Amino acid sequence: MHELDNARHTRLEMAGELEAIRIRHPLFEATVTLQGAHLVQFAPAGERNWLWMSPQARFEKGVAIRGGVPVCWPWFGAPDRNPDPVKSLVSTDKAHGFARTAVWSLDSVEELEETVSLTLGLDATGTGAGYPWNGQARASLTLNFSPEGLTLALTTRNTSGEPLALTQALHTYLPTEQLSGTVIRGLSGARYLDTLDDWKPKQQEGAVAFEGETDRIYLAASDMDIQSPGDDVHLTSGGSQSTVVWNPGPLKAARLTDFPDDAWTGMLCVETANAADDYRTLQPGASHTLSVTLARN
Ligand SMILES: O=P(O)(O)OC[C@H]1O[C@@H](O)[C@H](O)[C@@H](O)[C@@H]1O
Repeated sequence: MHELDNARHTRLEMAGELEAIRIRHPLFEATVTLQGAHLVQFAPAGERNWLWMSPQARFEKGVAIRGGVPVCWPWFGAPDRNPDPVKSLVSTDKAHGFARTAVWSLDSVEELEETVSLTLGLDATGTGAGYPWNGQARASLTLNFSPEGLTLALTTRNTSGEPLALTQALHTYLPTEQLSGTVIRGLSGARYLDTLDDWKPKQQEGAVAFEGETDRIYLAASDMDIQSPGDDVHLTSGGSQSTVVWNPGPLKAARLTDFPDDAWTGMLCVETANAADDYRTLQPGASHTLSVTLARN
């Protein structure tokens, strides 16, 4: 029996070239593409999408979708900026791993009165599977939706006989009506690597505000409030001690794929991560779960 046979609110539909799981629950809607296990939309009834999506995002085979929540796995960022045990498994210079353009399987759908949960899986068994990576692991992403918000939980199980080193992120794009009036509260006092200033370690004083291009790896992952005019989102992470805060600013925006030149003033990324010193090593058979929950304050 197929996972969707008994579903009342959940269907498989096409989004451009991609198969997508579309949930139309009376209390909320959500859309997840099988390519990338990529959440592109979540909206409680009567609300707009909680996630920022680029108007130029492409739903094409093999192309990373600009917006939503890309799953960066089994490495985060540029391979040569990763800790040695992670870098040594990677045989490409592409950033953010291969999971965001790989086709995941739909493993389960559970519909309850007020919630819908999906689990998608990706078996990555190294060079044999055609991935530019010499590890062996299984990724499993559970997405839980309710009228109050959503939780994404990404579990990695080391299916090899060797220890496995991993960096990763749930790369959440959020909309804002006005970036200059947006702050992130909860990171005051945290150390961060400023990738735009030669990766120098710095310390956050007060709330994080945006004045242009920002690209930082905070070595902390507290509960956060992302406050912008007319909006206040609460973000809770699990299994994480690092958070990436990113906005491309005007110059990088002009270079970015599938991103309008002026769109940087209307979005920000707060990425729940295991990055830099927060990389994880899994012993054979061991698992680790990275999770993020978004809720309205
Ligand atoms: O263009 P990509 O591969 O989706 O990456 C977007 C951004 O992702 C962020 O996580 C990085 O910190 C940035 O440096 C990067 O530009």
